[in-house]
Amino acid sequence: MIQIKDLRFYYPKSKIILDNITLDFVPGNIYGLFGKNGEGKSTLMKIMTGLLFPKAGYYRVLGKDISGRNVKCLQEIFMVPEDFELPGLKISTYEQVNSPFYPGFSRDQFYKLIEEFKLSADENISTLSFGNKKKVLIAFGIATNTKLLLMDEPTNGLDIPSKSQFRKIMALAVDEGKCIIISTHQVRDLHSLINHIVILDQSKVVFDQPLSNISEHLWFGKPMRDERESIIYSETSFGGKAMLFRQDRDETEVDLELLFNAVLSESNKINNALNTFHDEAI
Ligand SMILES: Nc1ncnc2c1ncn2[C@@H]1O[C@H](COP(=O)(O)OP(=O)(O)OP(=O)(O)O)[C@@H](O)[C@H]1O
Repeated sequence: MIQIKDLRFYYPKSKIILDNITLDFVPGNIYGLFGKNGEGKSTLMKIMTGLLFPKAGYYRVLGKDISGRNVKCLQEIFMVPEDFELPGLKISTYEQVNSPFYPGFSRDQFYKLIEEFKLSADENISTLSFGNKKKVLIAFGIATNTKLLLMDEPTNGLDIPSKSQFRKIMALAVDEGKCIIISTHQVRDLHSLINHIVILDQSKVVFDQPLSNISEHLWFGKPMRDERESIIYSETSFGGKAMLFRQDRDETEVDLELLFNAVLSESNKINNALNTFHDEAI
């Protein structure tokens, strides 16, 4: 659905933001795009939606060069940005004005989501809090049913019940024909939602793995004394969390926070371990 090869990007007079980026985003998946502040996640999303153009490299979105602003292609892409302005319209008017741009838009789905988020179609968007405005945009984005849905910090501003509601809604939104990419620092909010992890660090992709490969081969928890040899990475804070080769143990839930910290400090070690397992499996 999105193929990126050797992509490079920098802003005018800036250092290189993205370098040598090679990624393949496939339909039927929810990707988690992670990285420290300023690593270029939003920039990469803007490139994928055709809002910015790379300086070098090959990239295709839905098989097309998106810099051509092809309408058929743009109507299959929706992005919920981190910061946004919405017009001072009633929610229903906003839907009527914007939905015609998206052929797959479902009014039923939109109003169901608005109801689920405890909003009313008659409310004026300008009077809503930031979190509630974000819910309008999330509901609209899901209801567009575009093949590609990008979300930059979607849970930022959502209250605690809305975050778990968001997870449920997103899990229902994905199907074999759609690709969803979510960038966030709130990794816990994506718990049990994403099935592929991409991590950017120092302008590069340092990690790109399906969750199934991670949970199959790595174990997350507190190790026993005799397991020290299997530890790939550990953190002494919060009771000593560690990541181990899984071997004969039962599967554990992937600790995204621990994995993220581990990749930033030991990316080669972790990638080598996972790739060795992956290659052996093939
Ligand atoms: N319009 C711009 N002009 C120049 N530099 C920019 C512009 N927008 C972003 N940058 C710089 O590009 C780099 C990447 O920014 P970007 O917003 O893509 O990072 P991010 O990973 O999304 O960060 P965060 O996690 O803080 O949201 C940063 O160093 C930022 O200062």
